[in-house]
Amino acid sequence: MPMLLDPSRKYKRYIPLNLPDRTWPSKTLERPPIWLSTDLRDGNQALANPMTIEQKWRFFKLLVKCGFKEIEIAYPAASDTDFGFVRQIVESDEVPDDVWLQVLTPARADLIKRTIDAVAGSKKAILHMYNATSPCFRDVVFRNSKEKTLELAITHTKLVRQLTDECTAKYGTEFRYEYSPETFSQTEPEFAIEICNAVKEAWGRAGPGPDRIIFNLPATVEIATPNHYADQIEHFSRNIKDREHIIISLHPHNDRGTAIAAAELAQMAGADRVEGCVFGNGERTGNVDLANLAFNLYTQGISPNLDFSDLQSVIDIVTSCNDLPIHPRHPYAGDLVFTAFSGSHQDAIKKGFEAQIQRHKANAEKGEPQWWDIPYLPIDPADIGCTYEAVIRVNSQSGKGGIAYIIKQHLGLDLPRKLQVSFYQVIQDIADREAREMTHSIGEGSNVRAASYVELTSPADKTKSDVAVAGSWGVGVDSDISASGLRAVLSAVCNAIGDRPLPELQLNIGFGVKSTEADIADAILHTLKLEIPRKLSTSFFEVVQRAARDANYPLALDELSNLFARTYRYEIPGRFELVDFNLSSLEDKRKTIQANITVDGKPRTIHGEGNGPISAFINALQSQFVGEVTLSVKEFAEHAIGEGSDTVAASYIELLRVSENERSTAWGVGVDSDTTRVNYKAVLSAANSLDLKVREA
Ligand SMILES: CC(=O)SCCNC(=O)CCNC(=O)[C@H](O)C(C)(C)COP(=O)(O)OP(=O)(O)OC[C@H]1O[C@@H](n2cnc3c(N)ncnc32)[C@H](O)[C@@H]1OP(=O)(O)O
Ligand SMILES: CC(C)C(=O)C(=O)O
Ligand SMILES: [Mg+2]
Repeated sequence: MPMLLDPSRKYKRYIPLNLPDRTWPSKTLERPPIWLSTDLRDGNQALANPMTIEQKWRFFKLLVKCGFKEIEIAYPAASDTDFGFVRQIVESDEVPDDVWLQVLTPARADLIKRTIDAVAGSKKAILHMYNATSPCFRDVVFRNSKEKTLELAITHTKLVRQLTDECTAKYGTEFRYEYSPETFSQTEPEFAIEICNAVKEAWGRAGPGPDRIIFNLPATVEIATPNHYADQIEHFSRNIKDREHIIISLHPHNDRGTAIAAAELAQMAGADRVEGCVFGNGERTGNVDLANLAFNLYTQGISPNLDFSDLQSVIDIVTSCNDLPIHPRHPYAGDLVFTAFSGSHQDAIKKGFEAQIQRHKANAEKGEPQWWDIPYLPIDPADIGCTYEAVIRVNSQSGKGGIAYIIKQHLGLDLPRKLQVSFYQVIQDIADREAREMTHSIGEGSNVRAASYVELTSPADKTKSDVAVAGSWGVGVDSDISASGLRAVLSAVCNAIGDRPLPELQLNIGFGVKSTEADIADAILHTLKLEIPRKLSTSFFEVVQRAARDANYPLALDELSNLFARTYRYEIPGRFELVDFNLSSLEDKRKTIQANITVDGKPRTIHGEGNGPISAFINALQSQFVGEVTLSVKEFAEHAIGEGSDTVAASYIELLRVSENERSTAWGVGVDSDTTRVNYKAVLSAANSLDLKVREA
């Protein structure tokens, strides 16, 4: 990468701590930390438009609901809004007895006083005071020596002690004290320890248990690798006096993008508590993301003591309060984090789910835990309120495994491998041609709607109809995928008509391949008030048919299922339909069959004989075609769908047709409760796709 300048002459390296006997690298996280949310303070101060009181309330209630027991609710001296919000909370009955309200103040007498006035009367409050301690801040911001910095902290800690004692005496508020040597990670380690020891002495009340003082050690700006922060925390933890009288709190910012790692390693190094924001809002690149940390613990089998199980509601509230979006690839919370587009990932996930079902069954029988172990999915989406819908989405990078997964999810069909390959080609063609993901979804949750885009490709016969529609594009949106397709077609027609205003579409019905010409003519009359001439309605009918059949708009999951059904004539009536049959065994175990079928709607009885039920049926069927046609089964697979009395069978047959100069194959799919009938349905479904000329009856 070309460098504009030599960074070694501009940026100083951090000075590593000499801690060769560090112990944290061989530790693991065993329990959740004490959590403090500073969304309403550090998060809020970083917003272009700080939250309104109403937004702060909404956020506060969310934090309580998620299980936070310590919440930094404001910097009360900052503004009347912040002060007023604290007063509202204190005077409300919305604070559970076990929740501590934390408030931040600088080491300035007037602001300390105002801060304590804000929380006076609350049940439980943590008074949090900070002053920066690093050389840069001492020299540049405060123009203070080390001694003056110590004195600032000591004097104001004593003031906090005096004023909080008075407040307790007057209003009964129970106080704890938190001190932050701001810019801790850039402060000389020995000086940070010295100032904290001095603050503890000035506070005078620290002891074990509930009297513990909180030393919050911020990486105010993240300037080093996360192992360095962990070293600093281990060094502090080892050398601070009366360690058992102290809660060591972390406050990592994310300037280098490693706040999560810093927080995790520093907990391994001995920290007890973490301050941060849900989804990592905060100054510059943010505070450490508490939801991310909580989920990381959860996926290690450690309950984080925070409940983000209804993650979508949490996202909705946090984004509406911060007025900041969540990146689609944000850990755990992003829209795309459970979605696999690529074929090899989809294949592995599909196999993972199949194997897991079997494994869990066996585990359940043995009374063993049902471990989650799915390739590419570190957490079960269901645990955070997501469905598996989004896990696999299809585009041109997708493979047969992912497509088969979707068919299984939607139709319950376990496609045999060769059929997966065959259907994959169909999907690839469309995805490549459309050059976009085949999805329909717009909106979220119950508001999801389908978007359809249609280009009318069939020119109406200008000499015979009033309106030319070819080449016109239309867009349709509806909660029903079929209706959205028709809306798009109607909108395209309106665009083609041009000189008439585009009327509001109020179509409430789904149209697709099964719609009749009369239905569509009625719909046009109903929505557009156009009584289209008969010839146009015939032409338009074909356009609607083609639009539905070609899926000339993004395909959704259910569209994909529809496409499957269309391609393999699954449950779609074809030329050949089975009515009933009579199968019997001959002496040599061969089978003989008499079957009643319909050919193009007309009844016909066929007879045949073969080694088994399928070959007997095929033998009967092939006699119905003109010329020397031989049909045989090239591929065959079957399985059950459902359990107990609801079980039905699915059959997949690839039929090979050989005639004088021609060989062709087609897949057919059948589903039926009868295990013989299902195969005949599959044979006829395949025969429907072969171009066969039928003998006169
Ligand atoms: C890393 C962090 O997130 S720290 C928290 C930061 N959050 C905020 O600042 C949000 C709220 N802040 C505010 O609304 C305002 O800054 C106020 C109301 C607190 C103070 O406003 P002002 O009195 O106008 O002062 P200003 O913001 O310019 O503060 C700078 C002064 O405070 C001093 N100061 C800064 N931090 C501290 C501190 N922790 N303790 C004592 N003095 C401090 C500075 O040295 C400077 O003093 P000077 O005026 O003698 O040079
Ligand atoms: C006030 C302190 C704790 C702070 O926000 C920081 O140092 O980042
Ligand atoms: Mg901060």
